[in-house]
Amino acid sequence: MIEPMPVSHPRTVTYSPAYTLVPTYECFNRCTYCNFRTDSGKSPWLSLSEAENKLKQLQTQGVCEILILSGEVHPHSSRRAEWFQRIYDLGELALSLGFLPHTNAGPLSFEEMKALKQVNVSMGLMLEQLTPKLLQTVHRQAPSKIPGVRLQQLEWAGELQIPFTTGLLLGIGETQEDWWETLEAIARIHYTYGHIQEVILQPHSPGSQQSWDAPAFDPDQLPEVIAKAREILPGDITIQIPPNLVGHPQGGHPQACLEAGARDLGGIGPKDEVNPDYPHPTAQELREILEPAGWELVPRLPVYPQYDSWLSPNLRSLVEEWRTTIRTVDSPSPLKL
Ligand SMILES: O=c1nc2n(C[C@H](O)[C@H](O)[C@H](O)CO)c3cc(O)ccc3cc-2c(=O)[nH]1
Ligand SMILES: C[C@H]1O[C@@H](n2cnc3c(N)ncnc32)[C@H](O)[C@@H]1O
Ligand code: MET
Ligand code: SF4
Repeated sequence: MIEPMPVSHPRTVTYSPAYTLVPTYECFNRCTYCNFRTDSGKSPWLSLSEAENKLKQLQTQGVCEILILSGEVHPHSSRRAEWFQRIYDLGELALSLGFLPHTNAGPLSFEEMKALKQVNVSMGLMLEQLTPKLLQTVHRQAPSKIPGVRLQQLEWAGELQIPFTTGLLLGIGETQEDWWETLEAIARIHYTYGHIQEVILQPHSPGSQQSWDAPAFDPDQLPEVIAKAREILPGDITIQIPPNLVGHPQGGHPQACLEAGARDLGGIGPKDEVNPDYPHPTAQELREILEPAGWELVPRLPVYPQYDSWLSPNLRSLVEEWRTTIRTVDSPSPLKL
């Protein structure tokens, strides 16, 4: 039997050194798998001064991406404008302190999206799954998860030339056929607009807050989903998997996902706000697992280089500055995330 050898020219896998700001945990949806949301009025909104204090601490810690991840205020609520303004202001603040914002705040109006493009280098929204039958189950009380609403977001992001992250949530009651249909829809939209930079394959991972009592998506199934996704998706879309949710590193799960075609590990920071019961490994811990298997872990920005020309001049110059320094953020000393 031949032992696997560390190869002299390792293949590369990327991650984004990130920190997550949560404008509010309050959400008018009730996805039954959610471990993030609180009821309206139960989560004080993040103030700009609190955010500024936190961001200033992060300036010396190798963080590049600020992920602005939010619970949602209903589009027809009288508080919607104030909610949106806070999200905009947080992006503007993060930029002014030298970070690169990426916002995922659920479905937005065309005008809201257009405004956020000015203060984000990329944006995101998971399709989850397109099958309407989930509206009778996990999404019964989640109007934001109506498949047509989310597809529309992808189209608008394309029209607005916003570099975009989307993905599938796996194991919420869908069939295998449903996976391929959702992936085909992403591929179709990308063939029209060319704006999808990455697709996250996110395994449902039960946490202590969710109301739905269901098992985790079986990590042994993930490599076959990745391999098929690699066939369906255009080659310029990167497949992202969350290293804290794919099963035990000792079981070889992350490596199996990479062998199947995943090439990115997403935002890595001190806390996964969506799955707080599953801490992120540090970049250094990941390196120790991946290097012996022949994979080099390399930091990246939240916008892929092919989209730099879509950014407004002020964002573009900040991004270009980061491109010259990002390779040095986590070496020679480990990231202090
Ligand atoms: O740490 C996380 N980052 C999440 N991210 C951030 C992601 O890992 C990357 O940092 C960004 O996509 C930038 O490339 C998301 C971004 C999206 O646009 C949509 C969904 C997610 C989901 C997560 C998540 O569950 N946990
Ligand atoms: C921000 C994204 O996080 C994902 N998300 C929400 N809850 C869970 C969970 N229990 N396990 C895994 N992913 C989850 C959804 O796909 C959402 O769009
Ligand atoms: C924890 S989910 C955060 C983003 C948004 N509420 C969505 O579900 O799309
Ligand atoms: S997953 Fe997002 S939309 Fe659904 S309840 Fe949680 S915060 Fe709200």
